[in-house]
Amino acid sequence: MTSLGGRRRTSPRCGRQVQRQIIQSTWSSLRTRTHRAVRRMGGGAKANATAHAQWAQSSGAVVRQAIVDTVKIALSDPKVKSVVICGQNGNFCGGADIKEFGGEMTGPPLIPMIHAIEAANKPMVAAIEGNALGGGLELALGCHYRIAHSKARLGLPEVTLGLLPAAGGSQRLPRLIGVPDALDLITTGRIVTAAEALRLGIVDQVTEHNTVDAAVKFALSVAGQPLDARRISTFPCPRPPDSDALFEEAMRKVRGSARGAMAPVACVQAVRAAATLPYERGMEREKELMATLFTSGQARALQYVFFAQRAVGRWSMPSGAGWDTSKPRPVNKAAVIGLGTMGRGITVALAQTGLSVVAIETQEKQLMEAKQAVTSMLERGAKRRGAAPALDRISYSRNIQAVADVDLVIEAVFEDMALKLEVFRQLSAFCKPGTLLCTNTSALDVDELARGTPNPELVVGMHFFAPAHVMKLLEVVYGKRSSPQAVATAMQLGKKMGKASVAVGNCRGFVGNRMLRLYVEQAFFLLEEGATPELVDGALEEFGFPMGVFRMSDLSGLDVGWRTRKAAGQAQPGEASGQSARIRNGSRYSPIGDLVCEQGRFGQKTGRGWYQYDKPGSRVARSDPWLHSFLEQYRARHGLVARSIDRQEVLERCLYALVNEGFRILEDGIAAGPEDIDVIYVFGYGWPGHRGGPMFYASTVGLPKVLERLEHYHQAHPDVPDLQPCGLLRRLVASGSPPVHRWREVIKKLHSQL
Ligand SMILES: C[C@H](O)[C@H](C)C(=O)SCCNC(=O)CCNC(=O)[C@H](O)C(C)(C)COP(=O)([O-])OP(=O)([O-])OC[C@H]1O[C@@H](n2cnc3c(N)ncnc32)[C@H](O)[C@@H]1OP(=O)([O-])[O-]
Repeated sequence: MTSLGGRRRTSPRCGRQVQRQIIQSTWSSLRTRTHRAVRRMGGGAKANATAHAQWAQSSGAVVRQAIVDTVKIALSDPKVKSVVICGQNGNFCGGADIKEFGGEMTGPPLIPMIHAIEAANKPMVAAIEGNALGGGLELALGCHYRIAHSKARLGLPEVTLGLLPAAGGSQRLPRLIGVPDALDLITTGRIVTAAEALRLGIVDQVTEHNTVDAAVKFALSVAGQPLDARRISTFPCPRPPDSDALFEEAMRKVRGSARGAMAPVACVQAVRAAATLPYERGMEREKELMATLFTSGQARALQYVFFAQRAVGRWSMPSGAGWDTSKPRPVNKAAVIGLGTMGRGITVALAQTGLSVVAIETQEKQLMEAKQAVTSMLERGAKRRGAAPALDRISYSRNIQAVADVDLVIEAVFEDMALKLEVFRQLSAFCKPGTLLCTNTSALDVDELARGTPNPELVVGMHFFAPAHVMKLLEVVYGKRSSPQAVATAMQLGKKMGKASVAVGNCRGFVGNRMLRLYVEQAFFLLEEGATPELVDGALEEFGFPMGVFRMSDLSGLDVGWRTRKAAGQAQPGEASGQSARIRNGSRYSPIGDLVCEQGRFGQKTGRGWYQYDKPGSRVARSDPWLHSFLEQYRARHGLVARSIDRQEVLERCLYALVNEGFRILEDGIAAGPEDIDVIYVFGYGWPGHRGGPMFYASTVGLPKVLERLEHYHQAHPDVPDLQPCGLLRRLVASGSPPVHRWREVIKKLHSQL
């Protein structure tokens, strides 16, 4: 944030001057320009040019220094009557430089800088365009007035980085908009539109026109007016009736959804300080709470996830092609084939980007039902966003020839290779040349599908997660013949849909499901050895997963996995006993899940699964004595003796087996770096963000520890080859366990040597 000095304007009518300070996006990437342009350009400009160059490559600290200096200049210059603080390149400020958090913080601290602005004896007006987030909004809250452009986005997303608004935001926002709304914005990190910010009272005016001009006009109109009533820190904080109950409820809610994350809890405590303490003491409390978070592993993990999300956008393929060398094809019209649950969600996600969509379903009844479902999903989404539903963007058809003029097709028919091959054959016949053929398969071979078409280079996987219009993750799966342009197009479309899109290579289960198989397999083995679903799920939910393996399986339906195991020839009918019943392809296999399914226990949908439910479809899981005695009988039949298993072993077996497969995926070049795997697990598989993702977690536990534990468990279970530590893990440990952000280059070097 930066500004610092700036351009003066003289109002033609009254000759009064306004100092405009230019800010640009975040403290870090700010270039500041100070223009002492008082209509006389000459020397000023040259001086500015030099000053600008010097600051351009400097970090946030220098920018903060420039703000402090320029505010001092503006306030000491009698000709300046008001000051406008504005951003540049259409952005106000994205807050503190997260990159600075890892190092020594230098330069003037934020809080006194904002205090000086708030204490100013001349109106300080924030002209907000684009993003005003975190420290950027806190700076604006230090100003006496805030003018926003209608497209501006405002918020305090610090909680998503494992932090809290620590430049007075947690103390000023409740004073300005009241406790309930401040609690909502600060504990969720929710970004609001300018319209909502005006309704909440965060901004004073919203303009459709040039925000700086509007702000300068406004700043002139309030020049000389008293400002005491505009210094937010002096406002009493409105105490809602029965605020203790309100804060108890808020704390209960965030503890319920935080899954062990510290920051949301600290955010409630900080806002409570605003409601119960004088401002200065509230600021001390804010500082104390921030100190506990700032150095916590959780903050580091969430900030890693922030940058990992950006890193996966810089995708690459083993061929060396990548985001910076492959130009995406324009996609103006898309089609979705197969309007089951996934197809409907994908249609909604596409329509919400503004694209025209053709939704195709050959069965009349399914087509009508899908149309209704899609319409209500769009209406609900539009209502939440306060926008008009994009109903007119979708056309429905039973005829696959309706794809003739689309740029891209996403196939979402039933998971059956023969059916998908037939659909791809027809698409190749009816689509115009160059149309991308994308499959939403979650398990089938993308290369085999591509081989069924005349243009395999146009085939990629776009693996969505249910519900497809909600879940943020998209695995873009490239096959051996997929062109970099096809991948670039799918990645760009994913970004347009607001997805965390990750480019991965084709293999069984791609990245997410391939790793998940090991995680679930260990959970089944733990049941054989004496654990219960309650113990396994309890440990994983305490770790931070929204649901453990068995509750998740009951939700998604045990029959889904059973069908896959049957298709893979693993699940064999009947209650065979003895060793052979528990060996497949020379490795240990647990038929427990198959046997439970043979009882018709498919989870929530049948009211019985690993847990029991009041009735089919209900969601509240209760322990099921039948299941426990079934496990005892199973162990007895197979000569297994239950032993006591603790939560630590559950975590190590399930998570390290998953991590180990992650290393194999990196070794195979299916994923380019640990960030790819971590973004997949955080945005698609419920891995707690405050644990950074499986690979980041392994680096925090320490690779030597992960290796040692895997060796321990492999020794204990030699019939589980998947527990054998991966070669890449051994290499990383042997090379001194470099930090996770350096693994990508180590892996690149490794592959270049191969
Ligand atoms: C005291 C105070 O209380 C506390 C403690 C704080 O203030 S904590 C900080 C609170 N602020 C935030 O949480 C906002 C974080 N940023 C965003 O949400 C988004 O960036 C954006 C602003 C909505 C723009 O989105 P975009 O899609 O247009 O571009 P991008 O790809 O995301 O970003 C473009 C490039 O800018 C980098 N970048 C963006 N914001 C950054 C930040 N705050 N710090 C460092 N780098 C940042 C990003 O890594 C990327 O780099 P690269 O990958 O190109 O090398």
